[in-house]
Amino acid sequence: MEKESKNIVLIGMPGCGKTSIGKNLAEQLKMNFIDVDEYIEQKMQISIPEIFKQGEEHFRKIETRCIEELSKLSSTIISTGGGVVKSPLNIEFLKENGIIIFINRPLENIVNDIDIGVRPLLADGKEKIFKLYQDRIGLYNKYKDYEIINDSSLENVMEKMSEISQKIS
Ligand SMILES: Nc1ncnc2c1ncn2[C@@H]1O[C@H](COP(=O)(O)OP(=O)(O)OP(=O)(O)O)[C@@H](O)[C@H]1O
Ligand SMILES: O=C(O)C1=C[C@@H](O)[C@@H](O)[C@H](O)C1
Ligand SMILES: [Mg+2]
Repeated sequence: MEKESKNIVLIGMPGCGKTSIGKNLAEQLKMNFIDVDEYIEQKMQISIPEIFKQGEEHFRKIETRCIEELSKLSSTIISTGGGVVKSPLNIEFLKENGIIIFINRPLENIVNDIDIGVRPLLADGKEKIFKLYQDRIGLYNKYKDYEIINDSSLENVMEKMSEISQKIS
């Protein structure tokens, strides 16, 4: 049986590359991959925009409950929602058995790619991402164990990522 390892938790702004990088890394390291937003939607049997209709606070409570459950896993790449850093309790759970990697991608690149249709917090326009970044950058920096700059090809970024994963394992 494979030895169990710590989780690798990816944090960062919406559209920063958590899923693309995380799935790639999971394949490389033969780890499992889970996306917190997808887990929430499956568990609640309702979409995230629908959950947000009852308010952000309602969503955050569900998010924290799901994070608590997922933090009990091991050998898993956990791709989080962009707002996971808003609750210190989320981070406490995630750090119990996880190393946190902050994926930092230039906002201009994010804005070019992002689909705001499925993002309640950006419903007023993509520009809101600049304000979100200002609000959150301090938290991403505070909670990260490592940081990766996603500003080149995915292939290139995966090389930087494997330098980090070698340090972790
Ligand atoms: N280095 C890169 N080069 C080219 N495209 C990229 C790169 N990084 C991310 N992308 C693209 O940006 C978009 C967002 O990436 P991805 O879905 O991986 O981000 P995310 O952080 O998981 O977003 P979400 O907030 O939706 O979970 C995707 O279309 C992805 O292909
Ligand atoms: O940045 C955020 O606060 C969010 C990001 C998404 O992944 C979802 O978790 C949700 O839409 C909230
Ligand atoms: Mg994703």
